[in-house]
Amino acid sequence: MNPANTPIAPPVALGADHAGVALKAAIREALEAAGHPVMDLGTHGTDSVDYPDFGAAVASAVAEGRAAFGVLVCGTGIGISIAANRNPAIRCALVHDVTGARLTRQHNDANVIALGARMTGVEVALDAVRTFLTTPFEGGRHGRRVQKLSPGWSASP
Ligand SMILES: O=C[C@H](O)[C@H](O)[C@H](O)COP(=O)(O)O
Repeated sequence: MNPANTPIAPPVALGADHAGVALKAAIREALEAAGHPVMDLGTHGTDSVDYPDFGAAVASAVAEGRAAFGVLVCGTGIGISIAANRNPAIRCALVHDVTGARLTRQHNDANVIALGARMTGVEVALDAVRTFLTTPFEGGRHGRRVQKLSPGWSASP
């Protein structure tokens, strides 16, 4: 039941390959326990899969406004962050700690983070996700720089 005047918070879109599926499950559990809506776009098992498929799925969900933010996990976080950043609407940051999660919201207005399940421990990853989801963009000089990351911007005069 949702009374007409109660906004539904857009969910966080989650995606991972086989290397990241266990950390994704831990992130999902933590977010759901905190009452945060989650959209889990897979993978859902440990069979070997291709990280670009899941990076692209989460990127599309965020770019199309079906999700407020995205969280991606693969072995290193590298491949799946590259995949997400192929979508022009996405600013996906590879994050290894809470400081990176905070600064990429404050300075880069990142809308997706990528974590490496083979690189970052579960507790650090969970803290990083919480920080990412609760830290606002600072704007100001950072707004000018983020604007230069948009698809229409060109460095040429
Ligand atoms: O950047 C890529 C990711 O770290 C992948 O999770 C990794 O390449 C998967 O490796 P494997 O197929 O050997 O599990």
